[in-house]
Amino acid sequence: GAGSVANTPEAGDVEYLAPVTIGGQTVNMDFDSGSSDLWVFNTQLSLNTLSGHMAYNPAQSSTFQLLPGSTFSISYGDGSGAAGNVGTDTVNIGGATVTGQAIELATDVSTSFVTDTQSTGLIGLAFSKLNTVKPVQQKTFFDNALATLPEPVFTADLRHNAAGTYEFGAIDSTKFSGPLAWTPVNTTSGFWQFTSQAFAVGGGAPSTSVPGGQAIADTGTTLMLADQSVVDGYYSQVQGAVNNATVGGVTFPCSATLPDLQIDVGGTMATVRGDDINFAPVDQTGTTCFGGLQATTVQPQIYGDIFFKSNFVAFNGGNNSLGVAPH
Ligand SMILES: CCOC(=O)c1ccc(CN)cc1
Repeated sequence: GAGSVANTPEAGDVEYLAPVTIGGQTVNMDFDSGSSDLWVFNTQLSLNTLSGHMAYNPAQSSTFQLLPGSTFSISYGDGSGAAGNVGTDTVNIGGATVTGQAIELATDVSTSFVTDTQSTGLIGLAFSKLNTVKPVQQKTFFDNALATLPEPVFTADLRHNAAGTYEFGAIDSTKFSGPLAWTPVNTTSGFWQFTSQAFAVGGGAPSTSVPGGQAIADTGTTLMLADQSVVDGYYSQVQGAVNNATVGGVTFPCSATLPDLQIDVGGTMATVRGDDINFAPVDQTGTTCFGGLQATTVQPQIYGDIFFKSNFVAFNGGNNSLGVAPH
């Protein structure tokens, strides 16, 4: 059946956590449409590493089974990572249930995960070809659930500093306005990748030549990482915007009024609200603010939580497409 859970932004909308029940144990996890491993903090980790975290205890689950000899090792774009061994268990997300789901048990996690005590790990929702388990690659929760879901979809409804929803198996049309604009997804990269070749600023004339012209929908990335041409075009319209090498990106006066960004998603222009591009002050004085739109020099572009705060997104694993609408 379908399943729906509330998600909650961590402080500063850095990431969005939602409850996942594994073998009867409910833990909060980071739903990540930009990766394909489900890994958890668990009782194999040291007490120091576990301090402050919830943890999955396989010994307490009557349905846990070890996958002997299986291991995982994953590293993310921000340099963080995790590694360990693997078993299977029953996973239930708001009622959507998979038996025999690969549960990757971290025995090593990088610092940013240790300090992020509200998160018990990640649930990857990209394509299973990116899963890192060896010797036998494993499937994502969504892949395993597809055949039993009423509709082959999951949806992301992420909000600024407010609860939202992750839903499996249904599209709740009360969560967005107007029709969903659907675009085909190129699954070759293993990401939810689509064409994004144009942008406009504050309703101005669109540019139509973004180099590479590809982007992925990634709920596990905090910001929106776009081609330099988009970043330059956007911040040229923001008084006092500078590339601030010290803090590692574009900053502007917190008093600045930020224009909306219109961005191409498979031929339809989606809007990212200017307010959401004012991400956070860089220090306690609250004078200088850090942009939610930043540059990436690698392809594809990464449309993270900044994009999702203005746009409801439906991920269709039946026909490999993305549906986008303002919310
Ligand atoms: C704040 C701690 O979170 C992470 O380090 C983190 C979360 C998600 C991903 C996957 N994009 C990578 C690192």
